[in-house]
Amino acid sequence: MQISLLNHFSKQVPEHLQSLGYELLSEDKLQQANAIVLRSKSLHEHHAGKSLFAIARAGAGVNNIPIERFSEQGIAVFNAPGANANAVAEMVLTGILMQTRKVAAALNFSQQLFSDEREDYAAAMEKGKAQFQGRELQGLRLGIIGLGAIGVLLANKANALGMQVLGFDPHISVENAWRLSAEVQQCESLSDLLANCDCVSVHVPYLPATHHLLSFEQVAYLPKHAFVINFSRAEVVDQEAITAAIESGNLDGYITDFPNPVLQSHPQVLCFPHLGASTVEAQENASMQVLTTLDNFLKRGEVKYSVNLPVLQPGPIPVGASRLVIIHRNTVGMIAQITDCIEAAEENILEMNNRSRAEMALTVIDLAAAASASLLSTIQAVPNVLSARYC
Ligand SMILES: NC(=O)c1ccc[n+]([C@@H]2O[C@H](COP(=O)([O-])OP(=O)(O)OC[C@H]3O[C@@H](n4cnc5c(N)ncnc54)[C@H](O)[C@@H]3O)[C@@H](O)[C@H]2O)c1
Ligand SMILES: O=C(O)[C@H](O)COP(=O)(O)O
Repeated sequence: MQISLLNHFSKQVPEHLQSLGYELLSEDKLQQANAIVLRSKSLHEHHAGKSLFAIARAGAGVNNIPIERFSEQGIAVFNAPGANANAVAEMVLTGILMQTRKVAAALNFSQQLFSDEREDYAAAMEKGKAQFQGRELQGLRLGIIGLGAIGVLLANKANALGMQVLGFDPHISVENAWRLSAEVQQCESLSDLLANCDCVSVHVPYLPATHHLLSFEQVAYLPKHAFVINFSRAEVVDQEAITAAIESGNLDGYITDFPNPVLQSHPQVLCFPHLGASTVEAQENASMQVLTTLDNFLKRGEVKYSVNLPVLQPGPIPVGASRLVIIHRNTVGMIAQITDCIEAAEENILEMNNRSRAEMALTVIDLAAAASASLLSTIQAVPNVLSARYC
């Protein structure tokens, strides 16, 4: 099997793939790949080759992947949920401290004092430091929108630092609700959270429903001294609403992991170059998690951590058997049509597993006989079969 690696990965990633028996393809041979492993590179302009079975995102956000279009081609899409959450939570706390203690401006001031080669720098420093008087985290009210992998970690860390934490997530999972500190105050609505915090951090995925979640209307609920932190995605926050509120004195600042020329040049905006997940630990977690997920899918048809297919964990392939992995639409009569093909080929089914998720379904069948190219092409031709392969 051939895999294309996009984006920067540590050298352990290609080594690990090769140790699992995969051949690595250079980016110019992307069309021949059976799987793509990537970080943030956009695949929106990419047209998948016929041999592409899977896309594995070594990270959380999958808005760089056209999931619907690839689903129509029967391509499995995976991510690494939670694998980089700690790195992001720590970076958000860094941003909050930078804002409350005016770190960036203070460092600039200090650098300026010495680059001017002033002899009275000590006196100038003591006089000038008054402008950088900050606020402490203790008692500061942090609102968190989205209590998923990152939001929960951030809430618990902020609570441990003495911050007052408020959370809003109408779809919080039971698992995350269990992990969340009991000290975190639950808000019934977004406006309730915004009106009652000194800073707000967004941790939702970018979806049509979260486009400009922080809009002009929502930003207006924030107190004038508040600041907004966005390590989610640029489009979750309406940049114009933010800059207008800052310029009219209705917001104190914006910290973002998604800079652009306007934000970068704004004196009350702190820009990070999409650094949230860029730690050694997060990259190792995310890449190793997603490589295991991908290997299990390619070699055994197992599906876990997919964003478009149902969870399905068939056992090992029986000795001497062959395994078919069929991705199809979740519609009436599919199993019958597939088993009719198998019956016509006079093959015996040892085991069959079928699961569905919304419009997609996955059927994994163990056959007593070895792989047959003619049976495979008959199944591929069944209407509503999106892809079929042997493991
Ligand atoms: N800056 C970075 O480097 C970096 C790194 C990792 C993730 N991210 C971004 O952060 C996002 C969240 O990551 P995660 O790992 O916490 O994901 P997650 O799926 O674990 O959590 C997302 C949470 O958002 C909640 N949510 C969805 N819509 C909501 C809404 N309208 N209001 C309130 N809550 C809502 C969900 O219920 C879920 O609990 C990712 O999708 C990605 O875009 C950025
Ligand atoms: O969604 C994510 O996981 C982050 O945005 C990290 O992206 P990166 O792997 O390109 O740093």
